[in-house]
Amino acid sequence: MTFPDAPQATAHAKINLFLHITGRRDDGYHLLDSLAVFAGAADRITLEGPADTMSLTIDGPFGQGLEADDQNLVLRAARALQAKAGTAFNGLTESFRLKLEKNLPVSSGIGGGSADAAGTLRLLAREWNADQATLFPIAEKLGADVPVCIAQRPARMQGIGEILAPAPVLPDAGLLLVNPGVGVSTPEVFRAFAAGGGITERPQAFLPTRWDSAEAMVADLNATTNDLQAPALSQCPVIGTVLASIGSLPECLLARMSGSGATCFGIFPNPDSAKNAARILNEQSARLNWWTWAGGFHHTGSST
Ligand SMILES: C[C@](O)(CO)[C@H](O)COP(=O)(O)OP(=O)(O)OC[C@H]1O[C@@H](n2ccc(N)nc2=O)[C@H](O)[C@@H]1O
Ligand SMILES: Nc1ncnc2c1ncn2[C@@H]1O[C@H](COP(=O)(O)OP(=O)(O)OP(=O)(O)O)[C@@H](O)[C@H]1O
Repeated sequence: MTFPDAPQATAHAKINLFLHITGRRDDGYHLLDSLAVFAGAADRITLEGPADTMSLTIDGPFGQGLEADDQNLVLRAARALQAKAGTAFNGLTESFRLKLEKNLPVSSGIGGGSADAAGTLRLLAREWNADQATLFPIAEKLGADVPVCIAQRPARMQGIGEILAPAPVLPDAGLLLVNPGVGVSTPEVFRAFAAGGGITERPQAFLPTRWDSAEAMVADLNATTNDLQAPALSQCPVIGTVLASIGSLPECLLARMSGSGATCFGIFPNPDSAKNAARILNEQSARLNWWTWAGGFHHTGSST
């Protein structure tokens, strides 16, 4: 039972519309150039309490595959901010019962865990009157995708994910997400990328200040790739089936994998055409039990 006025945060799925690997640091992390956008599909985090200690319970359609243990990114984020808050803010750092409604597939290339960590940081920063700027150093330590998930707005990600620059203003395009129900290990995909020949030298992708239509956006995206798509596909061949299924749907303008996979996305002229495509795909793949979501972007404008 969640109290109606309990503080809540929605943690939206992060989609990489393109993902170029541009280098590799001595610590093994890869340097990226990527356009990160957010979908309406989201997890939800709720604070209840105060309580004696931080605790976590998980429900929702993808909750059963996830442990509510010390490694969970929700608890790791809460404890990291509490440790900082204990010294930096006014010392007011009461603990809470954290509740996670897990609606996003796990290890699926859409930054679900990263979004949950960022949502937890936003919630507790509000409770403890911490400035959002103090969240970024903590976010970077929690994971490469966590910084971009703090604002959950379109951003051009560089560095290992901590350098955020303004993205083009997005059109009112339709987005279809499809996950085949297979978890993919992000480190494994990066290793397969390095083993498969690694970095392709190329000029930096051109991005305008705005796209006025889905067609104009896809015309620019066609000059980009997701460099992790081929390595992920070699480890998880069903990704190829998902991409072909999306690409064959009416009005699909682009089919591509997000992040390190296995979730793939389709771009459509508008949200209604994406929802129509989802209905057709759900009928076609009913026996495969794929997860799908269709709608529009969560935000079309940057915050950076
Ligand atoms: C693929 C992306 O999702 C694109 O947004 C991110 O780069 C991955 O972000 P993430 O899942 O938060 O990644 P982390 O949990 O920080 O790192 C998992 C592992 O992925 C590899 N990794 C991750 C990010 C990065 N820029 N280079 C890497 O090589 C490293 O082996 C790392 O140990
Ligand atoms: N609250 C959480 N939700 C999802 N995964 C979590 C969570 N806490 C810890 N994890 C772990 O984090 C890893 C996945 O993190 P996340 O969901 O951010 O990556 P992803 O879905 O592979 O996205 P990407 O490939 O874009 O980084 C899994 O190994 C999972 O066990």
